[in-house]
Amino acid sequence: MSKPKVLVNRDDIPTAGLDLLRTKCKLTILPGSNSTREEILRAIPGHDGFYFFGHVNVNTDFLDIAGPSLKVISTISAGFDHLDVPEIKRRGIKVGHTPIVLNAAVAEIAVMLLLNAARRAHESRSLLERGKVEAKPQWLLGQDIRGSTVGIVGLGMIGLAIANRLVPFEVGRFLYTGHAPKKSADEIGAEFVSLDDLLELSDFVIVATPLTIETHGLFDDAAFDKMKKTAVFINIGRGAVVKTDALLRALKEKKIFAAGLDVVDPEPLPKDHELLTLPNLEIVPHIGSATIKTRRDMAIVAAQNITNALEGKPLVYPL
Ligand SMILES: O=CC(=O)O
Repeated sequence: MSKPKVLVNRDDIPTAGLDLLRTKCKLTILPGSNSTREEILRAIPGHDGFYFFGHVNVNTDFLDIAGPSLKVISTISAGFDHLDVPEIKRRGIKVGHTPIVLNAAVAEIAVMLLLNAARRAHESRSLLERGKVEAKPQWLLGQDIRGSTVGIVGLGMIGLAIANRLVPFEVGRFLYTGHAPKKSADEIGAEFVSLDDLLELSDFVIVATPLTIETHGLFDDAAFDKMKKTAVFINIGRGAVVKTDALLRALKEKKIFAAGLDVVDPEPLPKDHELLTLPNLEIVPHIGSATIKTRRDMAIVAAQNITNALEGKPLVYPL
């Protein structure tokens, strides 16, 4: 029997994932890392699986063009806001993603951003490079984590991983908000509160929620207005949870102390965007899961999603 055919959208995916897929499938790998949607759509008909990295929007149009051979897709990401999951499933196509294996790496980036934003790392470095160091007792003062209130918007596994990593910094109190209280919050003694209370009370506000209809644009001017002037805002969830213009105003007008972003809307942020001129913004270009081990693990898990489905077994992480 011939091997099932799987389309891969780029040739720079960690080889461990591609090698695993090759043991059971015949791969069509699109060359380079910049295949356009049109190129993907031209290639997909006749394939049983689609294995991909990046925000390929798998929606009705995509599925119509892919045709009836498509049985499984797996994104090499935890987030799945680029997938029309109900429509994919309605067509009997299996769909997987790669959560859990990236929790630690994303939590580490969150802690890095939080420390850097609280202690003005970007601003300090920039002053140093410009020869503007001043040995004054009240220069470049930052915010303490010790004794602070940390509010987490979306206490899922990543939110919890971040909180656990902050415990040794002697956080005073953890708050969280979301749909409903969670048993796992007991692990860190976190208190369930409304979003408004969290915004008003927190010294650090950490967004670790996925992008959904409910969270889209959640952080607007009104949200930043409720936060403390000394608050540090961190987003490692999805950029569109925050209205970028509102965040820009909050940072420029010092409504909050600083922000740390792994994600932003749009991505990539244009290099001449005003956000990049602000001293009180720490920003990295969506590299939360970008460690050698994590990206390898993600590639492997996504490959297992595909091979399992094609063998009629449950996916490792189905949606
Ligand atoms: O943002 C990263 C992911 O969703 O994997």
